[in-house]
Amino acid sequence: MLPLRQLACSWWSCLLNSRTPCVKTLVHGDQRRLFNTSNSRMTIMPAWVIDRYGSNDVLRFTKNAGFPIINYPNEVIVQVHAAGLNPIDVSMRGGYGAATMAMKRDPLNINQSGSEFPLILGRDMSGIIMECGLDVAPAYFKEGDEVWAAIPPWKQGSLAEFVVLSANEVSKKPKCLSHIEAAAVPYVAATAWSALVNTGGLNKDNCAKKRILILGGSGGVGTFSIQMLKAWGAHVTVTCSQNAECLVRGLGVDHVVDYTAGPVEVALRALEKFDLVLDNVGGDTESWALGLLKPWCGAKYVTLVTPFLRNTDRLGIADGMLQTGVTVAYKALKHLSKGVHYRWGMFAPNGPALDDISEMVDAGKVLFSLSVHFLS
Ligand SMILES: NC(=O)C1=CN([C@@H]2O[C@H](COP(=O)(O)OP(=O)(O)OC[C@H]3O[C@@H](n4cnc5c(N)ncnc54)[C@H](OP(=O)(O)O)[C@@H]3O)[C@@H](O)[C@H]2O)C=CC1
Repeated sequence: MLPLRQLACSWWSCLLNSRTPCVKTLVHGDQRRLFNTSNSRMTIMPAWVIDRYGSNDVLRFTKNAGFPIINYPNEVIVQVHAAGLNPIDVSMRGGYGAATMAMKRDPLNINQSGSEFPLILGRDMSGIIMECGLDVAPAYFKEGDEVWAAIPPWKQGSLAEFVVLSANEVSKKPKCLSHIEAAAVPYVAATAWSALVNTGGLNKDNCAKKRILILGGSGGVGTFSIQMLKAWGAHVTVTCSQNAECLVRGLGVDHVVDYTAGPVEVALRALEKFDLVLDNVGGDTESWALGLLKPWCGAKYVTLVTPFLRNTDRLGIADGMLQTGVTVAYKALKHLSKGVHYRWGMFAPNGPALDDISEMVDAGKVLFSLSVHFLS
């Protein structure tokens, strides 16, 4: 059971024929009749937006958010049926990552600061494709397909009636999940995939008998990672609080260490060494976790808790990236000299990875439970 700590919410039905559009040239045949092509009418939709960074009181519901537009022929517009929230949404509401996201949205810095507002949060989405750009082959996606996606944090999010995404960020939703269930998964799944597969070099063919340690195994990323690794045949050890032991054991974990019971590093040092450590906790873990790896065997420490976005927020893009580069290079070299690899893991949008995950879900290899909160 996967207690993905996200909020899933259902959305209102759409009234497409009240929208307008410069999308006329990019929509396929019949789709054109769904859109009002008169430029004299505003293109609006309901959404939760923020107009400045701050606490919860900056959230504002509006029926007049800008309707998303297909700007590139490989994009699709999706009608959101359910959206999920992650800890990063709460951080972004307070301005976390604003400098880097601004650069991703506007690399040439043409717009003034603050041009990201009104900003729509929400990284997880499950919904139905309403419109495809001209380069989106019907073999991949067509109108009416049920899809899920993790929305990159530099794009407008899913707390809205519609969202525009690149087709390679979108994937067909698992058939066995409802939209609400599906909206709890993509961001943590894509993050786990990025950390374990892209950064950690693991895959379904090389995991058998590998010893993996997950620090912070009971959260969203941790519980998804456990199930992926167990499906691929790895031996998985996790740290979590005693309360969560039952949960992670139910997901198939081989060994559990309760971090509330005493110095966790002492208990972990008594175990056989690991091929990979995934760190979802951060803090002082770096000072001891790399010592748990098998030296000179290509073993890797991958941490998801990095100072990258905080550096750019604090120092600006140029100095922040320089500081980040120096920090990661120094740590990588320092640990390489001891025979282990030090890496930073980052969320990356990845439709093809979600395709594989969708298959695992439909095959019953990944299970879910979630609490659902409806927003009126
Ligand atoms: N770099 C990137 O792109 C991304 C980074 N992240 C980061 O990854 C981390 C995990 O994210 P996510 O799974 O969504 O977060 P969650 O809040 O869902 O889970 C965090 C878990 O950590 C556990 N925990 C807290 N302290 C400790 C500790 N000292 N030792 C062991 N476990 C501990 C808690 O478990 P318990 O209840 O058992 O105490 C909790 O379940 C976060 O730090 C997040 O910021 C996430 C996404 C993308």
